[in-house]
Amino acid sequence: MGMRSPHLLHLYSHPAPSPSSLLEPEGRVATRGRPVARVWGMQGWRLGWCLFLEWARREEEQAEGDGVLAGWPGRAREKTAPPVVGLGTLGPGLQPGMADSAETRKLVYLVTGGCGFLGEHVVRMLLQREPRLSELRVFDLHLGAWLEELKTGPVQVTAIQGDVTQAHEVAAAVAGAHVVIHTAGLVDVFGRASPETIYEVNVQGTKNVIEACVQTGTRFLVYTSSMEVVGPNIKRHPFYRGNEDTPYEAIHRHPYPCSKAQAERLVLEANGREVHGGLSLVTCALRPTGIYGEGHQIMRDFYHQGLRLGGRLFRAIPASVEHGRVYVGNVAWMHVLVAQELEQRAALMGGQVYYCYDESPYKSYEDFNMEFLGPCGLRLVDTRLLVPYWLLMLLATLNALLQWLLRPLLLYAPLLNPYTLAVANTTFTVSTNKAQRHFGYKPLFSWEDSRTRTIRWVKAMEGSAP
Ligand SMILES: NC(=O)C1=CN([C@@H]2O[C@H](COP(=O)(O)OP(=O)(O)OC[C@H]3O[C@@H](n4cnc5c(N)ncnc54)[C@H](O)[C@@H]3O)[C@@H](O)[C@H]2O)C=CC1
Ligand SMILES: C[C@H](CCCC(C)(C)O)[C@H]1CC[C@H]2[C@@H]3[C@H](O)CC4=CC(=O)CC[C@]4(C)[C@H]3CC[C@]12C
Repeated sequence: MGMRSPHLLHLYSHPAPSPSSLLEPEGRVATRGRPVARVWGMQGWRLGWCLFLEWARREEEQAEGDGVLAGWPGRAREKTAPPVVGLGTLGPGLQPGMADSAETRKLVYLVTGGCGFLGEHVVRMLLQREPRLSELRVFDLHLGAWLEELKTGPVQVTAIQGDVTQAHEVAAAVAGAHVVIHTAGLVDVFGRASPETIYEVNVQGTKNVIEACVQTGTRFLVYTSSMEVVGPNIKRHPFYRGNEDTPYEAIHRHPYPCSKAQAERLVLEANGREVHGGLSLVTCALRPTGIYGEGHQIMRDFYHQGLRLGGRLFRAIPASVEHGRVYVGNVAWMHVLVAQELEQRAALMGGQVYYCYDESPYKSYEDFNMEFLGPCGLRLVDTRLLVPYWLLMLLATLNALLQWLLRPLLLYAPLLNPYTLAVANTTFTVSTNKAQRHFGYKPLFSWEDSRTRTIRWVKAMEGSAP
């Protein structure tokens, strides 16, 4: 899921790249078992860039047409997107219409997992929507080459190659940051990694982030949790249009949901802890449902599988099973908004969980994917009568057995296993307005926008059907 697509790059608008001579190494972070991590950044050029950006923004306002969805939501698109609510959305000291200036830029953000599917969107969203940002630290085990293009703007973008399981690396990255958005995680429900590794990254990694905040005096921590911490549970109870207060028996066996649940608990329990300097830590956790959008690896896998099968995909899940989905841009936007609002609304938001939601329709996992893959030339062939659930479960169990038998020789990790089949086959959808009530969240991207953007990304993929 961590693979990046080159096609994601040109979906976003960015300032023109600067000569590479501008990119000067600024520091180093030690990493275990790997070459010394490079920390790159860029100082200076800020004022000039602020003026240029303001000029460019006005040009864009005048020039932007309606039909082109070239970058993040531009001003013209915002006419269709709901206005952003919330008192602190632009942050204290920065009023709408006020020119971007170096004085207003004073916050340091750290995004762990900033080169992942969601992380990249959070990073780009912060650069677009957090005018108080002075430095953005992007921390990841694998740094994306796309980061280079971000280093030419007014915000200092510092890429840190590091491992969340290494407490000293995390502490070095957190030191001096005002806000940490912790998205890094091992998203594995296919048996690629061992349960130990999943716990190490998701639980120990999160512990390290919390301890680093406490030791270095960072006060605001936003954690990317998951709907999986709630369900579907092992009994496959449906969760139909539930909210944060809906009772549900959250019992899991699989290491991924178990690790996310433990990590979420740690984050919430850490709310109110005293950090270095005497102030208290304010934490909160966001629970996205299944995320989709530009860069989604599983969507890419399904698309290529469909192309290999002559433009067909075969239905394995009844259309009546609803699966919650949310557009990655809206998930990123919610993270940014929470980070911006945590200080002002610490008493209300601290220690809280919020489902990530938007206007994406409730559908089965496969029918939802067809919203994007259909316009790209694939069709879903109904096979429910041919392949009953018991047969799928048998195949899934066989896959699990094969995975275990072959493990000493090779990694066999197909999409179908008993866990993924159960998740895909159990209704789990959320319907809530808690995020709107607590911090004024409204989806930045309408369903139409989310769909158009995702389709355009699929179409731009290599090997696309004509
Ligand atoms: N993809 C989805 O549908 C959902 C994802 N989530 C959560 O969102 C977060 C991001 O997930 P995705 O972007 O989908 O996954 P991803 O795999 O694309 O991104 C995770 C990033 O974390 C980095 N990472 C992994 N281990 C690391 C380590 N030891 N140290 C530093 N960085 C490390 C990876 O290199 C990767 O860039 C995760 O915490 C996941 O649990 C939650 C709900 C749904
Ligand atoms: C891979 C599954 C679909 C294939 C089913 C098959 C083989 C029968 O066709 C995916 C169905 C549901 C997905 C999960 C869900 O969206 C919730 C998730 C939340 C997360 O935090 C991480 C990812 C995931 C577990 C996601 C993973 C893929 C599915 C199981």
